[in-house]
Amino acid sequence: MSRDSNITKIIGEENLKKLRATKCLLIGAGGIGSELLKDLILMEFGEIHLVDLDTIDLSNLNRQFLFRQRDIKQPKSTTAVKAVQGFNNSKLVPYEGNIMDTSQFPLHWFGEFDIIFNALDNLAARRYVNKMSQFLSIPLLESGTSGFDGYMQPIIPNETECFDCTKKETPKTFPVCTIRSTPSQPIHCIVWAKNFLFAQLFAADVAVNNDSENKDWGTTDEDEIKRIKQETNELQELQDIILSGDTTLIPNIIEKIFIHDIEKLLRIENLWKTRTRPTPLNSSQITTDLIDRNLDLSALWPIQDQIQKFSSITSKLMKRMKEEDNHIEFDKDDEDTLEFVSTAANIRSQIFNIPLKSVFDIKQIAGNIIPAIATTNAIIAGLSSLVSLRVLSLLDFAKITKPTDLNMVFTAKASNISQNRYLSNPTLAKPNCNCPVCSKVVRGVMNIQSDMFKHLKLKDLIITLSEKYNFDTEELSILDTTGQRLLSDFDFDSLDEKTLEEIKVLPGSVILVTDETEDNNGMGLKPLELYIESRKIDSRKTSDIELPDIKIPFVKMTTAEEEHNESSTQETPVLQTNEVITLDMDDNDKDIKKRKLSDESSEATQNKKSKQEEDDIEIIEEDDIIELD
Ligand SMILES: Nc1ncnc2c1ncn2[C@@H]1O[C@H](COP(=O)(O)OP(=O)(O)OP(=O)(O)O)[C@@H](O)[C@H]1O
Ligand SMILES: [Zn+2]
Repeated sequence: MSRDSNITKIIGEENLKKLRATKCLLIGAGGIGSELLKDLILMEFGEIHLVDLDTIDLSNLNRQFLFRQRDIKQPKSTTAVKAVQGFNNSKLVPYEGNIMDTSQFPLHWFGEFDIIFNALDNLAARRYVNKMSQFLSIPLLESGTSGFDGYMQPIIPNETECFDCTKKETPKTFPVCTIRSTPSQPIHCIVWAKNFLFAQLFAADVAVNNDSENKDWGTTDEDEIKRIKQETNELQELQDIILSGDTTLIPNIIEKIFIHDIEKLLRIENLWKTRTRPTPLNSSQITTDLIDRNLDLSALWPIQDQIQKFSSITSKLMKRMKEEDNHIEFDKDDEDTLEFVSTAANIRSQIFNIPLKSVFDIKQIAGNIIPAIATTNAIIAGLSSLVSLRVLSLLDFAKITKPTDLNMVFTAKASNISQNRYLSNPTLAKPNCNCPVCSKVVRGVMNIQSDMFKHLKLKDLIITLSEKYNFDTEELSILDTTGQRLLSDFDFDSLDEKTLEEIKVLPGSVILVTDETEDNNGMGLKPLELYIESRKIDSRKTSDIELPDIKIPFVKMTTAEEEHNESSTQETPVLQTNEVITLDMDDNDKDIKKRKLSDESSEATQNKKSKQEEDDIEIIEEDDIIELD
């Protein structure tokens, strides 16, 4: 029987016609994405546009069945599309790029699609696409897996809860002092080697930030805090050695990190009252042998091999620094960076009497890998594609009367609903009225003539906005939510005379406009979130700035404190994403409101902030996020 007749039997001829006229966007060509691509093709979606930013890695081949050994290092999106040509009737359009790149994928580009499928592996991109789907009211099928766990959530903007309606759990973190001074588990040494040592030595743009007096060090011991700060400064000197490319200085690095620093720690008696004292390396253990030998990555190497490998791999990375613009990122699939982190962690473990680990084990921990299971990906992708037929109202026997009739799906462990079934499928909830993404704001698109970004001042924008929506300019605040910067408010108007280009309000930026005026009943205008698009020069248009015709509703205004209370009493999310590590959205939002953009120093302020976060929270940075597949 032909494929056609099967599908026609299920959805009927009329609906198949509609499906063939449907244009969908699939983001991610990894584990779930490969499966989804196959499913959507077999279902005969008219157009499938596939976006992925990455190239194929050896470790993808076990489950991303469209890829072969010969495809390693090739872009995922184009390779996936080539692989399915044999059984494809859909129009397939691959894109190599980051879905969050607003120049390659501006909002109006998203607007071409009838439905979006997320097959991503990180929260930042998931949140971004969720926001785009909200801006344009395009249904989104969100999905993720982690080992045997998985979920699939249809999101119908304005009707059902969005990805950000439920808080995701906050990550496990380690106090700075545990990582820097008193490790007691292999993970502490791995975090030290990866997030502290490797980042300081090879990520050259990581500026040293020592001035955060309010930092939570995890200790009040003045001597220890002083030591940690000094150690950071000295590491800057080690970075200089790395940048010099002089491999004869590698023994100095080893001596400093594994002997002198440990001796300094030993002098802080308080630390060792209840702990076993560390034993620094002996200087006779330091080697000048820089030959890179192949060792069994699954074996536990003796300490002398660890030191020799650390030396040879440091020498290799020093050479690479020159070729790679003085910046190397840790990547679990980059054997040099992995071996550096593994050997550094193991030498530190030895010093602190902690069991050593093989490179393979450390790869699992440092890459925060939860083994991906091909079958879970296939189940979740299958459900996502099948549910899309209901979302698009193409299943006559399973019609929905309202979007909340649709179901999401969890595997048993990901859900707290049912422990004794593999799958549970609750119907969708309404949007959470406290959700900062879908409920707290009114949304629209602002078009600005492309040549005007360098002429229009923030002041002009404020006037145009106020005229259009009757805002009180005295009470208006404008935030750039993309860069998380306050651009203007009643006691901060120093940027008002700057041009949009100067303050980096550009196509793809999203701004939040809030009129804080409240009437006697505590009512005021809902904040307005505007996506900025650039419009072609059009002499017929009278205005350089085109604002959407939206009626902004009058709502009860909440204070920041009330907002916090509301969000903290928010129901526990249905999805127990134990593996998902995310920053607390609401706290971030509060922070944004407090932070201002000083004229020239916007980027510096930004960098400092992110660095500070990096220091405070040892394992929170994008790379370290353990996410659903
Ligand atoms: N911002 C983004 N833009 C485009 N594609 C993205 C973006 N973020 C992630 N992706 C892609 O989403 C896919 C997710 O697939 P998957 O979870 O299987 O990850 P993977 O990197 O292939 O595997 P693993 O992380 O397990 O090694 C990846 O191919 C990744 O490149
Ligand atoms: Zn929401």
